Order: sequence, then structure tokens, then C-alpha cells
Amino acid sequence: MLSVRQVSGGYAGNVVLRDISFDVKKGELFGILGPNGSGKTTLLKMLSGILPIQSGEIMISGQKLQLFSTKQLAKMVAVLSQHSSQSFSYTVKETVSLGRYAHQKGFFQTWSKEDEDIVQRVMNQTGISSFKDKNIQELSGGEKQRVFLAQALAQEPEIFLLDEPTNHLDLSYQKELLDLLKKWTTDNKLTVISIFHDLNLAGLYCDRLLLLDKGGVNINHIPNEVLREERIRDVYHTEIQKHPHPKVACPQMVLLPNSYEEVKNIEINESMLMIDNEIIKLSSPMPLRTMSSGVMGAGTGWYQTFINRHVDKTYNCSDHRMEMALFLRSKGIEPSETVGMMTAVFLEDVACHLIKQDDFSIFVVITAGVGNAIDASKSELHSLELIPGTINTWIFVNGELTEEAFIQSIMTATEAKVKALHDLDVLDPVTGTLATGTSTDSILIAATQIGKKLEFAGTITPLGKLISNAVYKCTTEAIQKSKKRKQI
Ligand SMILES: Nc1ncnc2c1ncn2[C@@H]1O[C@H](COP(=O)(O)OP(=O)(O)OP(=O)(O)O)[C@@H](O)[C@H]1O
Repeated sequence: MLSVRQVSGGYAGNVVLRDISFDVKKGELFGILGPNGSGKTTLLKMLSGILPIQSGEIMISGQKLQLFSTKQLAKMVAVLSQHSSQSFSYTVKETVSLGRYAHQKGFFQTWSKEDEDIVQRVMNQTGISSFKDKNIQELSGGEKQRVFLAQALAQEPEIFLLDEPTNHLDLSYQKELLDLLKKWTTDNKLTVISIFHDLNLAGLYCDRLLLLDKGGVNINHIPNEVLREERIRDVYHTEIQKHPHPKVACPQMVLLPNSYEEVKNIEINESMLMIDNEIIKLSSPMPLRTMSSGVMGAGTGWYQTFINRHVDKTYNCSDHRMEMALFLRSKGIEPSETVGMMTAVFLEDVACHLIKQDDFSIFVVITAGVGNAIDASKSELHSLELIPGTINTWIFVNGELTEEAFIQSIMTATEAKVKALHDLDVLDPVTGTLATGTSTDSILIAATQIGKKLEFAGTITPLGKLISNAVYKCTTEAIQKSKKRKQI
């Protein structure tokens, strides 16, 4: 659809862009990124024909941009610039209707039913019909932005060029505008080329991204390749971290504020633990990064309070999450800031252990009942009935874990737990074979994310060795305590 070949140019005496080449396919949503002054707006001006290029070639549908007449270009290419809002004193509908100019035919240009229908439709789509008779000067920045968007859409262009279209728009209109553009690219094969400052919106909506740096192309690729931590850090000169979006397969970047570096080193240890008949509670002085399978706070997150709650063997509740949330609230604990687990084990039989290395440490807290023990290799022989007896494993790491290390910590802890069960000869009551766990075990890995960077947690790594050691010891001790209680 659009082809840019070795284009250079800028302003009198100031070459801003050098040797830019890229192609945009019909129906693509193509994002242009880059730091302030990298040449994004200059490039967009060149694509729209406002700014002549000094060398190279811009082709639209196989024809050189310079060979289009103004009217032909206006039919083909619509532009929503950053400064569209410096407007004349027209009503909203009049402003939108101006978008039809290039489509009007003959010397006495007449307003057709088609023109009217299109104007009505785009006003509905952009949510501006309700104030169509208002003077545009009376609108807010976001409302004006939507009016100019409607004007551009009324043009029914094949290519739509936008300079930071979400500027001035609140969260819901940002989403609506981009959803609408995306829909137009898929339904009507509209080609959208847009400048973005918000890397996350670009990552969410664009098919491809062009990253400009100091007037040149750094990369032109799919969002996942462009939005790489090292690349964005180098081009934007700022600390940033990449995360997967929780719902869709799109990259997201988060900024790291400077205050993040200033948090003092703290150690999660036994002094933060409180144990009574009802709960084991660990209150951290700051939120910890977690990965867990708790009833509350499952998955990944940041949590400050950790609860292991004793419930009766007969505990049965159709909505145990809701019941747990009510229970926590009754104790003055905020459920949204809490990782919560349940166990029928007597809480005084908990085993905990702090192990230190030179520059990091871990604190492990385990309760273990094995009435529900199961051999994972023969689990198909079990019915779904849940018998009380659960191993709840908490591992607090005073250090900074990578994503790999979080997952490896879970693997290492599980291996150490299985070995403890084997060495204690814990049997699956249904199969009579050695148990590998219980059917309701839960795990929590919680890290301060300050101090020593711990990249890996496999069994042979420094962190893995500590986890293996502490989990094996604590699981063994907790099972022995709970077995002893049963014998009494
Ligand atoms: N009209 C102009 N005349 C001369 N130089 C200009 C003009 N407009 C922009 N420039 C210069 O061209 C360079 C690129 O500007 P441009 O507006 O294209 O950057 P940008 O990437 O869009 O930046 P921003 O993110 O700040 O909008 C800058 O150094 C700027 O000072």
C-alpha cells in the first residue's frame, strides 16, 4: 500500500530523517515510535505530502506521492495531526462534513444522501452526535479530538495518518478510538499509520512498529521484537521492564521509578510471624513479589500479608474464596493485599527455618498433614473427594528473583517435598505406594526483589540449594509433628 524507499529530508538547513525505508501493507495498523525529536512528526508530514522529501521515494499504491493531485491525495489519505484542535468557528457537524470535501463532484458541489449518511455514521461511531450542533470552540480537548477523528473518517480514506491520536483522550476514549481504528483496519482494510508515545498502547494494538532513533530506523518489526527491554532502555535512556499482558498475547512495558532503588534492604524472618489457633500470619513491612497457588492472591502479584488459616476437617463451602475474604475482613486483614491458604493441620505444628548465604537468605514456613497423601503417578485411581491433609509451603526470598527463578523455586521446592515424603515413608492410602504430595498442596514464593539478583533456582544453584535444604527440613519436621499428634 505504502512504500518508503531511502527517504531523507527535514527542514531548511536541517536534515532530520536519513535513509528511511519501510513498507506498510493494506489493512495494517502500523505504529511509529521514538523519543522526542527523533523525527516521527517530520516523517508523518512527509507521508501526507505536506513536507517535501529531499531524496528517496514515497509510493502509494504503486504511484509516486508527488504525482497525486491535492484532491486525489485528500481522497486517499486522511490526517489527524496533533494540532488539529486549532479550529475555526464551525459547529461539530459542519466540521465533520468538511471531511466529505474531496468526494464532492462537479462545479456546483452538492451534498448527497451518501455524504449525509456517512457523516451521521462517523458521528455515531465517535460518540459526538449528542453535541453535533455545538460550536467546536466550546468543546473539551478530548471532544475536539473525536470531532477531528470523525472528520477524517468521513473522508473515507484508504490511508489514515495519525499523530498521537490518544493525546487528550481519557482512558475509555483511548480504548474506543483504538478499537475503532483496529475494526476499520480489519473490516474495511483501512491502512493506519500512527505515532504513539504510549508504548503499551502501541504494543496492544499495532501489527508492526517502526522505532525511530535520532532520525534513523532502529528497527521495523512486530511489537514483541521492537518492545525489548534492552532496546527501549537504549533508545529512550530510561529504566523499563517488559511484562506479558495478563489477558492478551501483547508485550507491555513498565517504568521503574527512582524511589524503587532507594528501598532499604529488609529481611523477612521469624520476627514477622504470628501464630495462634486460627491463623499463621506473616506481615511484611513492604509488598513482596509473589507467585502462589493460594485460595486468595493466586498467580503472580505483589502482596504484603500472608495467611495460613486453620479450618475444621469438615470445612465445606460452595464459595470458599468469598468465605475466606469475609473471614480475613473479620480479622481486619485486607483480602486484596493477602495471599491466603487453608489447612486442617493444627497450626502449632508449623515448621519454619531461616537460612542465610553471604548476600541473601530465605525463610521457609511449612504446615503439613498427610491424610490426603497421593502418589501422583497413580492419581487416576483416586476419586475427587477431598480428605483433609495438606502441605502448605511458603518460601520467602530476601533477594531479587527473575521470572525463571520464581518457577524454578517451585520445582526445587516440590522435589525437596517429595524426597521428604519418601524418606518418611508416607504412603498413598488408596494405592499403598509412596506418596509424592497431597492432592490439595499449596505453594507460595515471595521475594523482596531487592538486594542480590538471583537468576536461577534449580537444585544446584545457590538459591536452589537453600530452598532444597530448608523445604526438606521443614516438610520433614512438620510431618513428624503432625504424625506425633495423631499418635497421642
Ligand atoms: N518546522 C520545523 N523547522 C525546523 N526544524 C524542525 C521543525 N519541526 C521540527 N523540527 C526539528 O526536527 C526534529 C524532529 O522533530 P519532530 O517533530 O519530527 O520529532 P518527533 O519525533 O515528532 O518529536 P516529539 O515526540 O517531541 O513530537 C527536531 O529536532 C525538531 O527541532
